[in-house]
Amino acid sequence: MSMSFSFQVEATQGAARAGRMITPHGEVETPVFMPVGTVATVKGIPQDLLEELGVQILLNNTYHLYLRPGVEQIRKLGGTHKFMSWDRSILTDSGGFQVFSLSELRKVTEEGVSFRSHLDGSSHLFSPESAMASQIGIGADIIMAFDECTEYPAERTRTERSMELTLRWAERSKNAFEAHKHEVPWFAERGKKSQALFGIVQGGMFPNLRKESAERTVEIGFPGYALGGFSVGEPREKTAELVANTVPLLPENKPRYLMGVGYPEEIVQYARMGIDMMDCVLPTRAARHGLLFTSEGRLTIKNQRFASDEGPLDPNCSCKVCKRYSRAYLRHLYASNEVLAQVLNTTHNLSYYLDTMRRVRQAIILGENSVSLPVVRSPHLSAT
Ligand SMILES: Nc1cc(N)c2c(=O)[nH][nH]c(=O)c2c1
Repeated sequence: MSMSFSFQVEATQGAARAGRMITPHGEVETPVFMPVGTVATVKGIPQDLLEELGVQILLNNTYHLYLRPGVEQIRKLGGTHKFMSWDRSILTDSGGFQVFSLSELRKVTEEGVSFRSHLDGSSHLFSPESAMASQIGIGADIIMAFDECTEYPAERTRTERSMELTLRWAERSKNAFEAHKHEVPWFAERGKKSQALFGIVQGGMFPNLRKESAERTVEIGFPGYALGGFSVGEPREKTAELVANTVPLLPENKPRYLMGVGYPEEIVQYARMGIDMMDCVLPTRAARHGLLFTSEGRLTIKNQRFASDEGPLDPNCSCKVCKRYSRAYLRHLYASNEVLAQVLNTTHNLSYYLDTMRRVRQAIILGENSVSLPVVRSPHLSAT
């Protein structure tokens, strides 16, 4: 089987790295921000516009696709790349995290997590084995081990039990993946390449548990490592401290993926700490609620002060929204609850995140500090 997945560090700047992943569906320059395409769509943005924005990899949620249209349906249609007509890279999470955030009546046992669908109340069980079968059938390029995202706050004993469960599930995930990885729908047409399975580090808010989880997950051995259990309500300072202490415990030659992060200034901060991949619903979800990220800070477009503002959303942004439409028009669309408001706001926010990450990569490669980047500040200081 030819090389399915590779990662190369191309330049470093302190702890920060510029790198390149190669997946069965193409190359991904890192650090990279991955837009969330929950049900095989980045809400409101068609695939050709995502390509135009420079999206190299996007995320699909296994929980949602498992419930609708179903894994078998996607498999029969050739996998999620063919299904959503996206020929670049895709990453799926394992589904466990969404069970906790979306479904009722869930129960965790050694076997896995039983739950009722938020759509029709039907009963289901997710396990490491079923999560691998689902992600193989869906056919993303990078898939995630089945883990338990420890809730916040959690006592040390509870956190340790949860960490141990995630480690046992990581072993089971890897065994199931190795046994079935050739069943991915595009195996033959992509040169018998298979997916990459990433492990997930847990350990809650306890530095020594984070260290133990990182070391034992690396011992199991994966082509990439995610840091889970963050963006669960913990203070952002705590996140930063734990990420900074955990990253050095992960292999330098493998990608590090921080799940569910973050604000523009945070993706800069974590890329500088040596994180290579991040995903977050924030840019797309905030856009739909009229919260826009600009080089001058955050902006709530429905604010009355924009009603007669003929200027661009962001004078320093080169996206097609900022080049063509005024703040007054964008405010009017949002106030009128027009679909176009969702599309234009999302286009800009995604463009801002992707451009920010491109600038970070450029700064790492060129060694320049002249690249203007969002500064790390309290997320509650906004320019609205
Ligand atoms: N913020 C987070 C987002 C996520 N999709 C996940 C996940 O999929 N698994 N485990 C996690 O800990 C986790 C945290």
